[in-house]
Amino acid sequence: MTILRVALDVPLNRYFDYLVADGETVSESEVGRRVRVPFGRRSRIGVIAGISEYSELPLAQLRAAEAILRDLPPLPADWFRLCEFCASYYQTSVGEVMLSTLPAGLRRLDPAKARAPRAVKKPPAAETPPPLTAGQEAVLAAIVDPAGAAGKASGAGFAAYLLHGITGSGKTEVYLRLIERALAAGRQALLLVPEINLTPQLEARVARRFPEAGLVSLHSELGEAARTRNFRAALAGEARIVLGTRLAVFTPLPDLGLIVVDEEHDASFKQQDGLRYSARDVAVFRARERGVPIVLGSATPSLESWANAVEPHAGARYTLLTLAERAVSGAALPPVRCIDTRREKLKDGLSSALLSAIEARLARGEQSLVFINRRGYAPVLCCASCGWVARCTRCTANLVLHQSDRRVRCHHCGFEGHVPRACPSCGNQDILPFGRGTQRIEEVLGEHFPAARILRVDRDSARSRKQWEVLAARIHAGEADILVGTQMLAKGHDFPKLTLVGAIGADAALMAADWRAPERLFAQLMQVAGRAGRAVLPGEVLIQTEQPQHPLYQTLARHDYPAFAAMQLAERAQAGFPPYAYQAMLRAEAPNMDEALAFLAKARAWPEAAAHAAVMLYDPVPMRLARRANFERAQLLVESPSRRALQSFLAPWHDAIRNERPGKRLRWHLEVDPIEF
Ligand SMILES: Nc1ncnc2c1ncn2[C@@H]1O[C@H](COP(=O)(O)OP(=O)(O)OP(=O)(O)O)[C@@H](O)[C@H]1O
Ligand SMILES: [Zn+2]
Repeated sequence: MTILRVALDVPLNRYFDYLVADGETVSESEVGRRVRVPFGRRSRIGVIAGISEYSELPLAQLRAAEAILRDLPPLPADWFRLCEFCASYYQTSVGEVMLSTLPAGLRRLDPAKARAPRAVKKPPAAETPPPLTAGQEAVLAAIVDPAGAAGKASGAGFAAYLLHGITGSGKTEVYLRLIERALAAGRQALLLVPEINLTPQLEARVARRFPEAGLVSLHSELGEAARTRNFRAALAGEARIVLGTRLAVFTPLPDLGLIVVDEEHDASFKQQDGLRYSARDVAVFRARERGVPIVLGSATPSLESWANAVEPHAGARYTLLTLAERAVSGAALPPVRCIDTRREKLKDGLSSALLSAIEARLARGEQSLVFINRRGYAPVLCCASCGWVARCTRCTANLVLHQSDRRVRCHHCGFEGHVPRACPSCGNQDILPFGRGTQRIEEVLGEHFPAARILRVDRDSARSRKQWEVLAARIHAGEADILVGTQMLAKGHDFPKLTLVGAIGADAALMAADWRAPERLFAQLMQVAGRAGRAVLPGEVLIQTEQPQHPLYQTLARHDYPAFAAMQLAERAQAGFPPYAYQAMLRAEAPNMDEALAFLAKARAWPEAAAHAAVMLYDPVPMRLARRANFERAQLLVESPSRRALQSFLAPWHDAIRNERPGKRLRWHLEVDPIEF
């Protein structure tokens, strides 16, 4: 009897047995195909994970599969291993990993009719690459050629590289040359980037360089049909280059020969809901498993990766490669200067030094960028007479004033409402905005420089990739004199006329309770500073701060990431934080806090925990944002100096929690390697 073992999108970590439909013959080669099966009272799409002669269940209990779908080549064996690894590492079911990482179009019972592929235009001639800089040459020489002998033997070509290249040092050119090698060796390349709507320039650049490689992109802004089509092209081996965001790490690639993770420190590689995985970490696993090289690139690597590259105890898992100079000859890193804001009364949040620096740029026809990592007009709306503050009724958070459309919004749950005309508590008409966001700075700059063209770039003004492309094109065309923006503006752009970057409100991150905040701040400031002076015009960076002596700003002013990283790692080692400890977080949400805490307390009291001496369970506590969208939230941190010890604790513990069957109104999840607290 032939039995199909089927992976289904259900939270049970096992495969499900089905009989083959009448009259069908099925061979091993069907493993990896999608299949429609009955499950409960409806049908579902699953993936055939194996074929067997036996089932542990009595045959009479098995139902027959409805149809095997043969519209795609079967998913390859290494894709199964990747999904199985993720299921076990991230404490979820293998079926959930497999099905949740397939494009929606391939999970549907009634797939939309595949349209005929668009007529392929004759590709233009490939653009010629620039001669390499000495730094680029050296880096490329140090990376094992996947086409070389070592790369060909399967499994033998794994090597992980951390490419630490300052902003504008030409990391992208290094990636392109590596891709070229992989293509020449007949292999596919996977290029992962943080957010695709910030990188249309990169996509265009890769396509221009390799017009014949059938480049496809995979990201969440693609429509269902396009995502399915691109996934299929990758699986069929027609697409030789895949460029995508975190979800693309699961793309099946039969000839995979190279993985590149650009801006590897970026938090958007971490999925924060559903399947909570780190695409960077999954990519490293995948490279090792497939025996191919992986390059993690950044101007400000994550401290985890940095430790892997520089700390002897980490066994120098990654090879460190450095690009220390800007690629464009004559372009240098801009001088960074702190402006001590304790010494002067700011004009609407802007120092006179910053204002006159902007004025000088306006006079010379150059661009300035004012970086403030807070969108909206003001983060606090407050009554001057009774002290009332506009708060979200569903979250423990203030409502943010958005002056451009006269609304208040909660940045956590999405609630929005009118700006009240008078204080709802005392009737006073005098309600005032406190603090500053991008909209307010835009307004203030407008008052100071009435003739300047000011462009605001944040998640409100660039909601979609299209909107962002329009804004970026305007900046390039020189249609803006002053840019005001959040971190959206920080990454990966070359704006040749941009010569001044001013950062305001950065100190907030120094005070934050989250111990990762300095790492993020340093990375953001380094990135945004890196936008200035990338071409021939020299740049300048001004940081407004009340703590000009702070080591973070001092190392930043010297462009000294290694010193900053060493300092942070020393602090982390002392506190026993990652990367010197491995963590998992159990979170619970319920209509009231007691329920959430009681659930976590019960999990903490798991009797077998005592057998795991190397694992430490902290007390359950309310989360910092203790209420979100009417749910009270609490968390329990689990920690161990050993990844393996943590893993062997988590699996049985997770099973025990699952068997608890908490009340219907309680939601919970377990996250491995959390990055937000
Ligand atoms: N070998 C080269 N010769 C001349 N120009 C180069 C060379 N390599 C790169 N460049 C140019 O240098 C600039 C910076 O390169 P690129 O964007 O790749 O840097 P990056 O390291 O990725 O920077 P960032 O991290 O800031 O995004 C680009 O304008 C690029 O065209
Ligand atoms: Zn809210």
